[in-house]
Amino acid sequence: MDCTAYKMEKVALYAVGAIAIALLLNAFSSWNKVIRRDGKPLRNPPSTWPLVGNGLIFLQDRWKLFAWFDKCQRQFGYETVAISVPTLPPGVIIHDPRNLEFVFKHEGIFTKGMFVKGRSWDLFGNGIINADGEFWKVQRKAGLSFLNTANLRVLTEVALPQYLLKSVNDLKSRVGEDAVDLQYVFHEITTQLMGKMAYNMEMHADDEFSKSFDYASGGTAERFQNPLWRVTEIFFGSRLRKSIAVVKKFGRGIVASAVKDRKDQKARENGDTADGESKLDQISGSLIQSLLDAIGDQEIVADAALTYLSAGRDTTGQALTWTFYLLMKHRYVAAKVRQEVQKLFEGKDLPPMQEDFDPTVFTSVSMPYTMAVFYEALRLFPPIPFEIRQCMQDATLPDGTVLPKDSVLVWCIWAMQRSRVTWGEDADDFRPERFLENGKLVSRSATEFPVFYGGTRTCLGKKMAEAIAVQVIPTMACMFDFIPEDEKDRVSKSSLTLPMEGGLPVVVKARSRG
Ligand code: HEM
Repeated sequence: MDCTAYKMEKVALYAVGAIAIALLLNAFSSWNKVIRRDGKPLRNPPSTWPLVGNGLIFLQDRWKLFAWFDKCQRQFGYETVAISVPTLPPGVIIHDPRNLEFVFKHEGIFTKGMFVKGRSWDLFGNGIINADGEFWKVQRKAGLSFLNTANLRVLTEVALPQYLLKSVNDLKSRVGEDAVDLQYVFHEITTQLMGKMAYNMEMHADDEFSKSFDYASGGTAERFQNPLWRVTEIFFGSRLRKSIAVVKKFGRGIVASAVKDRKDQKARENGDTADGESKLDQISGSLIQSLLDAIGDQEIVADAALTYLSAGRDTTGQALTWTFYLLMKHRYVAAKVRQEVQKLFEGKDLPPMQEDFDPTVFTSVSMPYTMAVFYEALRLFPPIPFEIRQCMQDATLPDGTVLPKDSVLVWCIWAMQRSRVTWGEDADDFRPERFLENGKLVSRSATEFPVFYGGTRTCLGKKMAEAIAVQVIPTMACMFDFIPEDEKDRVSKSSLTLPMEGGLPVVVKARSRG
């Protein structure tokens, strides 16, 4: 080894050592703060060890982590418990819907804070999921105008039937093939929809961007489990950095394409009229155009665009994937969805899925059972399985837990949705009827059923997701039988959302009617 290389290696070693010492010092300054209720320290969850606290639990893969959170809620019910991880601020796991309501009502106190933003900054920057204050307001306003009633109508009447028909035809052509990945099929529908409507771009689930985003989302999620991520990424973070670079470049591409659309539009206004434009063309790109209008800085517009894309397409595509996973395991539920369709057509043969097929007859009002199926799948497989907030000031939760400034609150939606206290003894079972009363859909409060979050930052796309689900589920259930390629239980891979590891490979069979 030459002298310079040796020196460089020594410098690198000292640097790593210095970082480790700094992290350790930080650990002992903030870690030993004790969170109390009624003057007594909170109880600790299972697998809390001296010195490392719950640090080792968080290093496990996420499926085991879900099981651990589930164990906590079974053992402690609605009780708030303490969590501690070396180098991180003190934290709690909340289970009680009253505490969650308090968090939803006090967005100013419980924010993403540096704990969340620091980890997701590279991927989302100033995007709405990461933003507070004025940046958040303008992005939320742009989203509200994109998701207005008129645009949702174009989505349900024009765009979705078009992409759904494409998927159905594609699946028909693949009947008899060894395996088709249903997760890919649903992801493709939501990617094309969001690409066209929000950005006026053709996007696909197997674009380089989509693959890089998938990887970057996994790498970002792992930062929440690994307190030493800043150190480990120095050595093992090169693929993550590359993926984020691809994602960012794509974000800038979305903005450049929107700027060009704007120029083309101006040229058209000065010359030809837009008579030939379809309803879909007229609203295509409306999200990115509203963002460009509201935010001057194109880097921030790109962050906003990427965040909306992830929020809109991944969550919905994954929710549909888990829904069909459950339908394959509970065939009598799929049969009931088909019965609901039959009832709608008053016993007549279902119309074939062709150019003139009209899936817009499927609405949340006409298809309560199908909607209940979707909600029940969301309950058991929430596309955003964890939420984390940080206290901006000292705060006391309704159950009396006193949280010092900077402490971290975690609620695991995955576990909360399996609470017997909230959902009864059959909480683990897939039973869509729990969302029905006298044949009508019943909603649950956001604090008991926080899959779409709650309060002022509640999900903007709930109606869009429901509109997609209520057309996709009955259409696919009537057109095809899906047979799982194997009987293995599916798990989710590391991500900010809930993608199914390895996709959902199925054999597709066309159903004889419809
Ligand atoms: C089943 C599908 C969906 C689920 C389960 C879901 C769930 C959620 C959750 C839990 C949040 C809060 C995230 C956080 O701040 O940590 C959220 C926020 C958000 N969602 Fe959804 N979402 C879905 C579909 C959609 C769709 C289709 C869109 C359309 C673009 C969308 C747009 C948004 C936006 C913009 C936010 C940020 C709201 C804000 O911070 O003010 N979501 N969603």
